[in-house]
Amino acid sequence: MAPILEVEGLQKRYASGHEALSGVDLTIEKGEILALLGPNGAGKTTLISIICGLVTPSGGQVRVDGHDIRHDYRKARALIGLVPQEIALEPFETVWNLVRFSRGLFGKPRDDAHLEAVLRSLSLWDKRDAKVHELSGGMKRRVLIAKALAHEPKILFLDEPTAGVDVELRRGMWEVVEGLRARGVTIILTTHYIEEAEEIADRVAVINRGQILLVEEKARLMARMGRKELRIELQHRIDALPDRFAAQGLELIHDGNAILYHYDTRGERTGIASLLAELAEEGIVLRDIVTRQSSLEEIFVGLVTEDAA
Ligand SMILES: Nc1ncnc2c1ncn2[C@@H]1O[C@H](COP(=O)(O)OP(=O)(O)OP(=O)(O)O)[C@@H](O)[C@H]1O
Repeated sequence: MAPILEVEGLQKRYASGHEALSGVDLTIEKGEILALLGPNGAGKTTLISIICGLVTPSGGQVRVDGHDIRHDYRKARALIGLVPQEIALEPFETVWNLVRFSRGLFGKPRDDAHLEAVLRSLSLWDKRDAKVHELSGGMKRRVLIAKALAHEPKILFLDEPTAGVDVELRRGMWEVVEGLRARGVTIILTTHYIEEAEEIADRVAVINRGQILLVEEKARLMARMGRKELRIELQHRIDALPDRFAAQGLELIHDGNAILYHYDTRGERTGIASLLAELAEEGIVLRDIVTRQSSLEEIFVGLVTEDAA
């Protein structure tokens, strides 16, 4: 499939001399959901702002569906919808007028049927004549998305879509994102909530100090980087672990009623079979065995900490 977005060697040095991006490469396929994860100041907003033509890059290239964002700005920009983090909407304007103006800004001919479909998909159709100040916070966020979709973009950037939103609204927002993907919109979202990436992204890009540390399919990333934890529950409690296990990093937990073993899913052997055999040799009888995969959050923290070292 042809990429919808190609970022090559992108650099940004602000007038202050601060290098916010130092050679970012990123390719995004049509119809995928990519989560851009990074700590504060990593360069996420700078990257999005350059792609959307709000900040001028110091070097490198960006193409949107083949259109260079500098030489072919209008065509490139028309393919992008941006949902900013801050809610900045005219309080006394109606929802309908806002989406209509937004479409007009991109020089698109009037298409009330499209706007109706957008508002319906965001459960805002009943609110089309309401003024912004009459809406709840969650509805205002959905109006921001409706505005960004008014001109039929192929890529939608969501900058922290659920920051400060309660859990229920966050779920609602994820459903909206799923619905958009089903209609073929490519979505790039920045988030501080790892569970958001874990829940809805197809791929995850981790950015730190202006560089992409990794871009990978979420499922593969979790399988490749994820350490697993094995909790071995014992039939009878023990006072201490036999010495032979000291080197294997086993931990006695739950007041001697369970043993914790960490293994790396990247390793060729997990060592579980031999561990269980050795425990049997020591006369330690097992009651149950429970495994747990490390979360994306643990993987992310591990990556960023490694990068800082
Ligand atoms: N206009 C500017 N002038 C100088 N430095 C800037 C400017 N905008 C951003 N920076 C710096 O560039 C770096 C990257 O900022 P950016 O806003 O892209 O990060 P971010 O990953 O979006 O962070 P956050 O999650 O906090 O929004 C930061 O160190 C920031 O202070």
